[in-house]
Amino acid sequence: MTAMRVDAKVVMLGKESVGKTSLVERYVHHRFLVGPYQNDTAGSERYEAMSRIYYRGARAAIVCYDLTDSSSFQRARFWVKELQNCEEHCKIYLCGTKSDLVGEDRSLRQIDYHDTQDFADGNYSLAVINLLLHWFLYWYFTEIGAQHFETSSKTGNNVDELFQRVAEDYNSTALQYMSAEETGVDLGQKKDSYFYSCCHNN
Ligand SMILES: Nc1nc2c(ncn2[C@@H]2O[C@H](COP(=O)(O)OP(=O)(O)OP(=O)(O)O)[C@@H](O)[C@H]2O)c(=O)[nH]1
Repeated sequence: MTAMRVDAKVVMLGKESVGKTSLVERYVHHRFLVGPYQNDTAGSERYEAMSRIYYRGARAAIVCYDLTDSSSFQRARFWVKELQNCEEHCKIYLCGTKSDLVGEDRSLRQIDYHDTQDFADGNYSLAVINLLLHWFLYWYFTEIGAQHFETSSKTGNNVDELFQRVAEDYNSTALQYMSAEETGVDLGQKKDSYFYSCCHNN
């Protein structure tokens, strides 16, 4: 019996500058470039109609938010709702980005669901806020049935794990990441020669 190949469209969604392109760049080319990538769709909600075309038929979506920017998590929630409403078969992966920044300076973290360190520090008001946030995020992730990763494209932390999980979930050795322009990278067998285009989708 020959091996079965399963192709699936996987999209990257999230507020501008959360680090979507950097994630793909890290996974595919093992590199991190400081500074924003030049994506022609960057930073505008004008592209929302196009976004729908972008994620239509997606089997998996990596919804990114920046761990140092709480507004990006609000945006991630918007995308989750969109997907739930429009793409019921799309599996959702929530990805907190830039974990290296919060690793270097814990005070930068704005999205935190398991850090109870403030109890130990004796900062009770912060601890209560953290616990409420913890409870909310726990409920939220459970509610949407999403898998959750915290990654750093700078250090590479958890990036392979995220994409490998997506690939494994489809039990595939040749799962393709595809952009709006229908170019793709092979998540199961990453190679430097693959081309991709990452649509930012604010
Ligand atoms: N420290 C740190 N910076 C990051 C990380 N990922 C991305 N960045 C920086 O965040 C900025 C935005 O990264 P991009 O990958 O261009 O973000 P994007 O989501 O593709 O942005 P848009 O195209 O505007 O939607 C750049 O300056 C990156 O260098 C990370 O893991 N750690």
